[in-house]
Amino acid sequence: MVERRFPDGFLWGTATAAYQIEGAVDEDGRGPSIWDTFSHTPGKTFEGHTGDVACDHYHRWPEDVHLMQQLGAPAYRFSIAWPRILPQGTGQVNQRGLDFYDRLVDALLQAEITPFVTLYHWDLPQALQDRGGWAARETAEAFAAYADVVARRLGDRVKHWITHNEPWVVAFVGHFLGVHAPGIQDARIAIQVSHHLLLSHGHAVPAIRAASPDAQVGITLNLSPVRPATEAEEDRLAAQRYDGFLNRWFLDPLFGRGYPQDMLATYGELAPTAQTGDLDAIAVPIDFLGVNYYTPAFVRYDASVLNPLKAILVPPEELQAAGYELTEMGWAIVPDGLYELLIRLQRDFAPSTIYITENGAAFADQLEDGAVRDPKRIAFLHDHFAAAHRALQDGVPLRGYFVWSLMDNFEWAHGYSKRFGLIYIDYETLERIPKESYAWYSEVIRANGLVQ
Ligand SMILES: OC[C@@H]1[C@@H](O)[C@H](O)[C@@H](O)c2[nH]c(CCc3ccccc3)c[n+]21
Repeated sequence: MVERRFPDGFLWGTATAAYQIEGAVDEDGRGPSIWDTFSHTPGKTFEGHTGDVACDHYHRWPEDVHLMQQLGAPAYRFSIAWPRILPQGTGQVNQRGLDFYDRLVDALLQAEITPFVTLYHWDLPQALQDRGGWAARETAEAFAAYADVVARRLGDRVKHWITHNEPWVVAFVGHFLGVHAPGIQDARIAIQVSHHLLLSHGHAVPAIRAASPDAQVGITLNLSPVRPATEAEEDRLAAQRYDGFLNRWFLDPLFGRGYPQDMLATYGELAPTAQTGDLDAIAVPIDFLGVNYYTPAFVRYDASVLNPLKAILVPPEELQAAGYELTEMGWAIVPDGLYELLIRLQRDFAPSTIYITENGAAFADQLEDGAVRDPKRIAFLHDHFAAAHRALQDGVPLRGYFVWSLMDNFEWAHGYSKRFGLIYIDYETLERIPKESYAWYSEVIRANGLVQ
C-alpha cells in the first residue's frame, strides 16, 4: 500500500553530465574543454584522473538508455558538451557532435523517456578560455549562439531546457577556490564571472524559445538552507551573509530583483561591472527553477578569512561530532534541509514550477559477489523523497525529481574515487552493475510513491 503517493505524472528521473560520463574526448571532432586541460594538469585531480574515457557513454549509450528503460524512470537529465558542437567555442559547427545528441534524443523518446537537456555543465571549450573564458563578456554572447545552434537541431523534440548547471560552483569553485577548472583564485574575477553566467542565461533563453516552440526553459542552481553554528549574533549575521553569497546572489536577479543590496555592500569594489539592460536580460521569465540539493550550509563567523564574507563552513568532523551522519563527500545527511529549502523558495520567490534536478549521495560502495548492496543510499533517497513529499503537501509546485546519478562517474577533482550512481561502474571493464538502490528506486517509480 502506497503511503506517500506523488502526483500523477510526477517526473521521476536520473541525471548525468557530459564530461563526467562520455569519454571519447578526441572523437568525431570534439574540441578540448577547460576540464580536459585542468584534469591533465598534475595535482588537480585525485591520482591524476581525467575524463578521457570516463564511463565511455559516448559508445555505450544504447546500453545506458536500455538501463534507464528498465529502471522505468520517465525522465533523464543530461548535458550537451559545447566542445562537441562548436570545437572552437564559436564559428564552425561540428555536425558529428550534433548527430550524437540527435541519436541519443531519438533513442530516449523511443524508450518513452523525456529528455531534460543541460546546455552548460562546466565543460567550456578551451578556445574560449584562451580568450578570457567566463571573465570575458563576449563568452556570454558565445553561449547564446551555442544555445541557438543546439535548440535549432533538437528543439522539435527536446522540450525541457536548462541553460546552466550551478553558476555558483562555476564562479566560486572554479574562479575563487580554484579547485575546479579553470583553477583561478580571484574574488573579483569570480564575482564578475557570476554576472556573465547570469547574463549568458538571459540571452540564451530567448534563443531557445525561438528555436523550440512551447519549450519549458529554466536554470539549475545549487541551493542550501543556511544554518548558523550557534544563536550568537555574529554567527546569525554570518549565516545571513552566506545565504546572500550562495542563494540570494543568483535567485534575486533571476526573479527580477537585481543583485541583493547587502551583498553589493559586502562586496564593495569587488561588485561586478554590469551594463544597462543586463539585469532586465537576466530577469527573463523562466518556466521552472532547477534545484540541486545535497546538504545544508552550517556557517560560523570568522574574522580571519580573506574573503569579505567573514563566514566559514563548519568542518565535517565537527558536524559528525555533533551527531550528523556524513556521506563520503563529508556532507551532512539532512533530509529536512530539503523541505526547509523548498518551503523557503516557495515563500520568497514562488517559482511557477520546481524540479529537483539533482539529489543523491556518495557512499563506499563495494562490489561483492557481483552485487552492490547500498542500504545507505536507499535510506538517503527514501528520507529525501519523504521530505519532498511533505513540501508537496504544503503546496510547493514540485513537478519532478532527478537522482544524481544514473551511474558512477568522474566526480570532478575527486576523479573516480566517489561513487554517486544507482549503477556501479567497474572502471577496469566499464561493466554496468545496477546497485540495490536501482531496484529500490524502480519500485518507487512503479508505485509513484513511498511504500513505508
Ligand atoms: O558532487 C556531486 C554532484 C556533481 O557530480 C555534479 O556534476 C554537480 O552538479 C554537483 N553539484 C553538487 C552540489 C554543489 C557542489 C558541487 C561541487 C563542490 C561543492 C558543492 C553536487 N554535485
